[in-house]
Amino acid sequence: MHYEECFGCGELDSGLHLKSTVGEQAHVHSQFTVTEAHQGAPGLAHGGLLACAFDEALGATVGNLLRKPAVTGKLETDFVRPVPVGSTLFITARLDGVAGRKIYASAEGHLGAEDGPVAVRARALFVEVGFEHFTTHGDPNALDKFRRTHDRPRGDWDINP
Ligand SMILES: CCCCCCCC/C=C\CCCCCCCC(=O)SCCNC(=O)CCNC(=O)[C@H](O)C(C)(C)COP(=O)(O)OP(=O)(O)OC[C@H]1O[C@@H](n2cnc3c(N)ncnc32)[C@H](O)[C@@H]1OP(=O)(O)O
Repeated sequence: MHYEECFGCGELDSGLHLKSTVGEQAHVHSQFTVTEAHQGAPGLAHGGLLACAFDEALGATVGNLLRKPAVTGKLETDFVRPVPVGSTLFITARLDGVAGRKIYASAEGHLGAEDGPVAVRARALFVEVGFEHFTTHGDPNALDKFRRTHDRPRGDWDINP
């Protein structure tokens, strides 16, 4: 988890509660269980929420493997199979390349098991940013709270400059 109030990985009741772990060959594994709160059609996941889960899983891949702050510039998804309420998507993500500030990552979501059928594929471009991205555009009160609860710099992202 990178931020308690993150909709993707944080502790909010309404959030997706995605958990990510770094595995072998620098693959990052995340799981997303679809609940009734995530429906688009009766009994089926909303595509936008699936895209959100992939944004988070890919962001966690960039954050955990590169230890640099970056934001999503572009996110592309292929929905290849419906994802029913009650099912879990097993997402495997990887870094595909870095070119200057641009970071490319991709992932597949397998239905029901790590080796289940692929239901969603996603690719994203993240752009590395400085902490001023958050101080300039974010909410100062939320940033203060974040600073208080994360008082040590991690990697080269010094959150208390
Ligand atoms: C050490 C610490 C870390 C530890 C962490 C541990 C664990 C961490 C775990 C987890 C991490 C987080 C997980 C979060 C997951 C969710 C992430 C989100 O949802 S982020 C919110 C949504 N995204 C935005 O709000 C961005 C809004 N956009 C912007 O702010 C700007 O547009 C930005 C920063 C993306 C780019 O703006 P510019 O002015 O800085 O840079 P320019 O020059 O425009 O772009 C740089 C390069 O990128 C290309 N680029 C930018 N956007 C592009 C696009 N949409 N398509 C193609 N290329 C694009 C450009 O063409 C340029 O390429 P050329 O260098 O010229 O080759």
